[in-house]
Amino acid sequence: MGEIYPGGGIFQGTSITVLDKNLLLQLEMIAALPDPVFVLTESGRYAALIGGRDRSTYHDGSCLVDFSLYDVLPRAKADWFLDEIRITLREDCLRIVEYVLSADDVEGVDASDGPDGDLWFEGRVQPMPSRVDGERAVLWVASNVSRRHALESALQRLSETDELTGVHNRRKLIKTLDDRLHDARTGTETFALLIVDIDHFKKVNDTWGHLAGDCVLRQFAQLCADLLGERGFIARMGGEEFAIVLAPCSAAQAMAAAEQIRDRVASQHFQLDCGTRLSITVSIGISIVQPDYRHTDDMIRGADDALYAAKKNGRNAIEIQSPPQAQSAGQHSGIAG
Ligand SMILES: Nc1nc2c(ncn2[C@@H]2O[C@H](COP(=O)(O)OP(=O)(O)OP(=O)(O)O)[C@@H](O)[C@H]2O)c(=O)[nH]1
Repeated sequence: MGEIYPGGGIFQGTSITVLDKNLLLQLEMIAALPDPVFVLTESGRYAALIGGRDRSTYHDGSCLVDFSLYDVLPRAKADWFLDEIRITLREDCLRIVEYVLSADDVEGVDASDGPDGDLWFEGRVQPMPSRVDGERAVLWVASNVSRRHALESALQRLSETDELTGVHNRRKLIKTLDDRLHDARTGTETFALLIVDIDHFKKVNDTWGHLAGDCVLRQFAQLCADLLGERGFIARMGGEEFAIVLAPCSAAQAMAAAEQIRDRVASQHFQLDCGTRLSITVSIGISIVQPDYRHTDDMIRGADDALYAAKKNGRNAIEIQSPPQAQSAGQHSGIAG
């Protein structure tokens, strides 16, 4: 003889046996799952969906069931999902993947009923123990990790940004040089490192104070960033020393860019908070990647040596480390030995 189920859920008031009770509890748990869980087959068909009830984090994906990935997603995204399904089935183990999707990417989903914009998901993808409608399949648990992703991106940006000037910091510079050096060694692309150092900066601090010095550093960084635009990467190495990476870049192009910066800085008036306008000059050392360079330090050492020569030559100057064919340019420039 059954009893009346007194629970508060969707089966309240139903007559059930004890065995049914456990089953119903499990069904209620499934119905209450906040994250959506898909069954996706090897051919890319949405075979089933449970959960995904939380409308603040997910859209209703129930309309996808029985459709193919290729019916509802842009082709490149559908290809990606299908690859992941097949890799998981081949490796026969749980895999964790991360991807971005917006409701607008998914045909049939009501974009207005759920969160806006690009959403980052963590997918936990697990092979199903048995076939589904004759096909191998995976269980795909999708968790919306957009908040965590935004936080990670913000932390990453912070860890790679110079606090005073807002340009990249030394950590990001080293990573960028490592990447460029790797590209140069595996391809044919040449690149240049310019170390740009403000001349007699101590005098600015001593005369106008440290805060005025900070103000000049900020304006200087902005000036370089504006001049370079998409062409170059700029980082503050420390103090009044900045690095610029140009890629791809020949020696002649590096000299031309350095000359543009040297010239523009010399003619610029830097405005202090007290109303004073002051002028500064810079010295620039350039290194061009060489076939025997194995490490980022080789690149930095080359530009440093060239910078030292530029300072020695009277400042407001540019020097380039060998290659021998490179010509120096600018008012006081020459070849660093
Ligand atoms: N305002 C300010 N000054 C800094 C900062 N970091 C380093 N400095 C100053 O930068 C100055 C660098 O001085 P030096 O290394 O002697 O070089 P310089 O006076 O520019 O002379 P040369 O490089 O030889 O032309 C020092 O006075 C440092 O205190 C900073 O974040 N803000």
